[in-house]
Amino acid sequence: MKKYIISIDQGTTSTRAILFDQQQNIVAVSQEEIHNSFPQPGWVEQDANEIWLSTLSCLSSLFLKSGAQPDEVASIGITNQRETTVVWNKKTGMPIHNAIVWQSRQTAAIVERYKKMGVEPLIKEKTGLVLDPYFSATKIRWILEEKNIQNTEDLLFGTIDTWLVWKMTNGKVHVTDVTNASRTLLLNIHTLDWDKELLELFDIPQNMLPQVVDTSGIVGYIDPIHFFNTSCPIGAMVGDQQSALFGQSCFHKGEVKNTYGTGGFLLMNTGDTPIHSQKGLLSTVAWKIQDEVCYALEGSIFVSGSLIQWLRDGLKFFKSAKETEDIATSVDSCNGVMIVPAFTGLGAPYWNDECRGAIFGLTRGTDIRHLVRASLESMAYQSKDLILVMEEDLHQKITHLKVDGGASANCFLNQFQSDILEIPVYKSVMTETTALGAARLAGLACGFYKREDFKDGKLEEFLPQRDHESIEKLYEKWKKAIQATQMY
Ligand SMILES: Nc1ncnc2c1ncn2[C@@H]1O[C@H](COP(=O)(O)OP(=O)(O)O)[C@@H](O)[C@H]1O
Ligand SMILES: O=P(O)(O)OC[C@H](O)CO
Repeated sequence: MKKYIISIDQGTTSTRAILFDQQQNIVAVSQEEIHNSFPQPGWVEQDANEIWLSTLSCLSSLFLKSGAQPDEVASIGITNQRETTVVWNKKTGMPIHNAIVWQSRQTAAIVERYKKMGVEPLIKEKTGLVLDPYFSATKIRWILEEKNIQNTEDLLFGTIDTWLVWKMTNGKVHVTDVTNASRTLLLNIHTLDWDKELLELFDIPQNMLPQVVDTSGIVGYIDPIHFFNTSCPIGAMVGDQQSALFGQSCFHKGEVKNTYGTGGFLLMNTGDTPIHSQKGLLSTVAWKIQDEVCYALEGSIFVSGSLIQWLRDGLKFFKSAKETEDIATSVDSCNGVMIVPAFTGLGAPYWNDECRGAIFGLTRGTDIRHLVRASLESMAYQSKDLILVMEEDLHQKITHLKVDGGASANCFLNQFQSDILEIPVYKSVMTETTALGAARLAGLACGFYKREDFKDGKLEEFLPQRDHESIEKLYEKWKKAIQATQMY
């Protein structure tokens, strides 16, 4: 009898495999951190083979931990860091370069080349995106140019969903879902297919591209060799931010969620039509399930939880991200310190790929506690920047915010977010909402779950506690810091 769904959440910081039962409860979790390399300032790369091996290893330890049997699994859902680009040789199965991570700025010169051609309006109209190194197309171009590739016959491109499914099926299935495809700069979000004009523009041969499929639906079966001699359908592929929107039950137009993972991502469900932002937000596909197509308006922040990781690994301030909550609350304020974590430039709404991070307001009285607190506060200020432009874009007030992602475990952050936005913040008690989204979508594909089963879980509430005047003053300082960072 089928009792479970497995959700694989392949994020920028770690890979997780999570077992969900029929009631959408978590039965077991296994997790492995992923290494990042920084070959040059502003560049971020990962080893695509490490990503695949960590997935296999998380799947194995999930069974060991839970005692579940592979033949009790109804379906596997995959949710993933988006845009990260892998190009591999289909004969050898080996990547021809490291995976270029979404955060990486290494294609800035290529982006400049295209900007000079005046193609930004065309790209925005077709893809809902801005012309920026963030997205996959210029990353593919960079790899082809770097490796001086003349013949692409044996090469395949994929984002992480595609790479994992190709590996899981031993090279039989080369697909991507619409949500991931909508982050490449190559998908026309109106027709939901690869756009010939854009493929020509970026000089990317269609034979390298995966077939675009629905977000929920069986795309193939994991090869029994990777799954204890059992075959199991792969029932969903979905970008992690869209998955969190689904996992947070934002099924209606106007509903919003904010995720604090490696980066920060605010998404609003905009129903069956894409909104063309005037304020630097992105239009993206939220999901496609047969005839149902849903779009989202998105604000993307490049550095959110990864700032905490830098304090941990780069500056060695503490051993575990968890400690930051106690450190931050051990002081009453940041003592005038502001941090703008523009390690790889600034994403929405600024789209500045040249500026780099900055710390303001240092004195002899500054210590680790103030820097930690300022780092957490910067995650909330960046989200406020997005909420304000989203409200302006839509002429609509956002009345509350649902939050998730690794850093939403931090109650100081959630409280400060509520204070600085002056609206309630709701954190789902079940923190794995990204994985839940993919589990739901995979469960739908095989009839394990029904749509009416999907409701909000238990929520923890954070209400604004500070006076309006002090909030205004703090936010003004943040805006000055952002301006100064961009002028440096
Ligand atoms: N308690 C915490 N407080 C602040 N940041 C945290 C906390 N726990 C985890 N993080 C940060 O959250 C990020 C991991 O979140 P996660 O959602 O797993 O990321 P991803 O999906 O990008 O792999 C890391 O960058 C980590 O530094
Ligand atoms: O790894 P995350 O969870 O921060 O998400 C990465 C995003 O998908 C990048 O667009």
